[in-house]
Amino acid sequence: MIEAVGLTKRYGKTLAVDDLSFNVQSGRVTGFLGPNGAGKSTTMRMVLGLDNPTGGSVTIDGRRYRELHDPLRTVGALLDAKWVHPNRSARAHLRWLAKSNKLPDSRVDEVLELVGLTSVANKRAGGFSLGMSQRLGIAAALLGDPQVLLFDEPVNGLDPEGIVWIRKFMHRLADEGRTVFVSSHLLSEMALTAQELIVIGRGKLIAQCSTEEFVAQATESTVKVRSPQLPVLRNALLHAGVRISDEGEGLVVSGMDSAEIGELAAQHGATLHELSPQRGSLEEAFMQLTGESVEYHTDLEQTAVAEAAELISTGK
Ligand SMILES: Nc1ncnc2c1ncn2[C@@H]1O[C@H](COP(=O)(O)OP(=O)(O)OP(=O)(O)O)[C@@H](O)[C@H]1O
Repeated sequence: MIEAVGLTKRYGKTLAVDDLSFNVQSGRVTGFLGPNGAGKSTTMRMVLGLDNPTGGSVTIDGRRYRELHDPLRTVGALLDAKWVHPNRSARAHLRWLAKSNKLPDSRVDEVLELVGLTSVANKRAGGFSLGMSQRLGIAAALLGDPQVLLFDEPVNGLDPEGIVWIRKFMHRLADEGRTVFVSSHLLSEMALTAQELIVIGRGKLIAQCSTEEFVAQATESTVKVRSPQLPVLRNALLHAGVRISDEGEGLVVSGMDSAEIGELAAQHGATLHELSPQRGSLEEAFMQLTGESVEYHTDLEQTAVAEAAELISTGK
């Protein structure tokens, strides 16, 4: 388990991480979500002892990183996939890492197999595609067979096949009972990958809950209704004090669930042609909660969010 208590990091005038408290449980993929510049990488660096907190603390299984006897056997991390000597082969890179951390050489071939790089193990890592480099980075993180794994933006720049591979691999690691903490600003990806979310904006905690709860809490659920006796139904709903808006040939109702609307329609003799609950998307929830904490808004970001929402709603 990873636990942060009042974690704070200041760089000069910038408060990159601001009194952040959260915990990351084992056996689940926990997404660390926030807009660019929210403080995700800084937080991960502090978990790994690469940066010192200005205040508060973060521990892995109750110990600060520097107090761990055998760090690589406790926690593995992928922060920068291109952190490899370009002229070294994948196998040589992992051997060097294993040797310098007193890990058995036999583990190198095991992790190469796990990430599917056995056939290119003797090729120069400098010639690897981004997807292959990510796999090599994950192999390095797994060398010590740690229970806790951190991945900083692992799918950035990957093609769809690479993205799906990483997503499945994370699920597998969590199913093995490991703690998997993965940062991303890609909302649609987190909706598909993470079971739990820790959402931050401008260094502050915005939410920690399951992905489902996050969407349910942050977005208002509505019900779409269509009826040949729409005026009757509209009056009955208005009388009941709920909010309604017109949409196409029907109404969108907030503040009443579908069962109650069905009962009300029956009481007033209105036939229903549609009664469908509308679920909010992670994008809507994210924009609603982090809207004010995004450092810079651009039209391009808005377009990206709309595209991501489309991806989720079509389930692609
Ligand atoms: N070494 C540093 N010196 C000064 N400021 C820094 C440093 N590292 C990060 N920052 C600032 O701290 C804030 C948080 O940055 P961080 O990289 O942790 O965010 P992030 O959520 O990982 O963003 P991204 O998704 O863009 O990587 C930003 O305003 C950033 O400019």
